[in-house]
Amino acid sequence: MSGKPATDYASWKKLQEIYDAEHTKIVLKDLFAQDPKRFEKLSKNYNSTSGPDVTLLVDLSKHLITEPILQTLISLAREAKVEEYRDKMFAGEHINTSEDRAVLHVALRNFNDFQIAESGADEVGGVLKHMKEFSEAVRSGEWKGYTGKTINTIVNIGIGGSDLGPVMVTEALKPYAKRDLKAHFVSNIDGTHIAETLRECDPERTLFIIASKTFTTQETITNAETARGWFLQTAKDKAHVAKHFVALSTNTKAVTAFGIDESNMFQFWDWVGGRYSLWSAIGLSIALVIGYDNFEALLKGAHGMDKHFKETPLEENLPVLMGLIGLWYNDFYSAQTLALLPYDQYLHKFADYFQQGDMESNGKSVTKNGQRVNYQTGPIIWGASGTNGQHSFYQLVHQGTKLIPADFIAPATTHNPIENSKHHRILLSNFFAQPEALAFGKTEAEVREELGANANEVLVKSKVFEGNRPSTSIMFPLLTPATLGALIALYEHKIFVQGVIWGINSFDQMGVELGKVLAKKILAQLEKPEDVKGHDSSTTGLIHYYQKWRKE
Ligand SMILES: O=P(O)(O)OC[C@H]1O[C@@](O)(CO)[C@@H](O)[C@@H]1O
Repeated sequence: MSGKPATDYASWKKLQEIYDAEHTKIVLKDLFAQDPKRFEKLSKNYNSTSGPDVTLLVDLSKHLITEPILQTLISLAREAKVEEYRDKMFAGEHINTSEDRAVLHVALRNFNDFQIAESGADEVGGVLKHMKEFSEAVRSGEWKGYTGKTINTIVNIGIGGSDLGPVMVTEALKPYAKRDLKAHFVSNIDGTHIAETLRECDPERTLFIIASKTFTTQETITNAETARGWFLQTAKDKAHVAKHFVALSTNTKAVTAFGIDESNMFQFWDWVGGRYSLWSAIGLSIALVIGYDNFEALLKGAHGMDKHFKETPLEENLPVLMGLIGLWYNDFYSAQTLALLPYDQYLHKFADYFQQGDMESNGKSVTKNGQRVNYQTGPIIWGASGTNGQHSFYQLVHQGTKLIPADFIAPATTHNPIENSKHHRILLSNFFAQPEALAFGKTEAEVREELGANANEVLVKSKVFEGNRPSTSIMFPLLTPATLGALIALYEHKIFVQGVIWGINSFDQMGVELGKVLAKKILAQLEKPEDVKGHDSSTTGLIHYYQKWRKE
């Protein structure tokens, strides 16, 4: 992340020339007709070279790219020194320059493979051992509550990266879950979230996991205090807190001040970004739900992708290729968003997860040198599981006026082959058909032939599918912990590649601070109308409406 404006790169200028001269002539239907080997050339097979076997197929052939475009994109990555900055990351250099921190989520899943010299990196194994011992004690029933009963419910209290990763992974790996251990995730400060959750909990059998890197996040600390108060209403004695509350944090002082014993704290380090932290102690709820061995497989699957990213030439490097193609649409085709469309109900939180992962990393408008960018940076990430999205927003994706690059993701095999896999075959038929329809559409002539000679002209026009809408298709044999780990790491490194080229710091998050500060100021003014000072008429009016109509 040199901080150099991306538009200064010769390759960027070349891409702009190519786009200006050729983009109207890049037609997927023609590209496939001209080259019967297009799929063979542009679909990539990933096979892990370490840890559990993981294979992925990443089909990039339905993209609006030609060989010259791809080569120029790769030149851009080279010119932006993507490889050099990747190596700096893996080496533990402080590439998060605004916070003077390393960026080492790869160290959390390294298992002593790469040499990583950063304080704390050598403590990862110890924390994993503590997580293993603790999760096995809870799952086996060895860990008892204050009345001697086993734990049958865990409540993870955290928000953002202290919530979204555990939620997404425990949903995605539900087939591996211990079904008699209920997991709840409370994130929102809205009292409804914790109130509705506590209705499901037995204080004698519930373990609260307070997940917070800083241990200062208002929502999390407030929810944790409410949970503790609720627990003590029954347990009475504060000494019992130790058996029902653990903390995941970098802030030992704040954890012990809250009243959680240091021996019940699972530590991580400042070089773990919140949105990159599911591999750390923040993953304790994952280990509790799916078991430590499956959690370790998740880590090792990610490590396999780390090796691929670290060692593979740009031309075959999957995070690099996906990052470059995404940038081609974002910065030259003016696509504003990226749709993540997993055709697997277990991955229904995948887009939610990468809303933070991508948008909190690359939603920046100032380079590392403090220059305002004059080009687009991070895309808006959204999506839903298939086939649900087809009955919701696919109309716009197919026939709207916006270009929406989409990533389709699916397992060849389902964990639920019910009805002789009839459901899965129908699901996959849609997974295959949607990218085909997006890419190749339906011509006016085809519509006329369908509707007959006297077809209503308006109807004909309304039934045309312009096509030429690009997508990536990712497939794998089965959604296993290791496969999920590799898939998440693939997207993490894609985000890294784009941030380097845009010259931004993908690893701080200044943009989340102003709202928090203003909220704290308003919180102190909510009592009486005369307290409301220093705001515009809209904010003032809204607060007064609340003060007029609130019941509590
Ligand atoms: O884990 P914690 O420190 O409680 O932070 C929670 C989340 O809050 C942020 O918005 C930062 O304030 C995210 O970056 C982070 O994941």
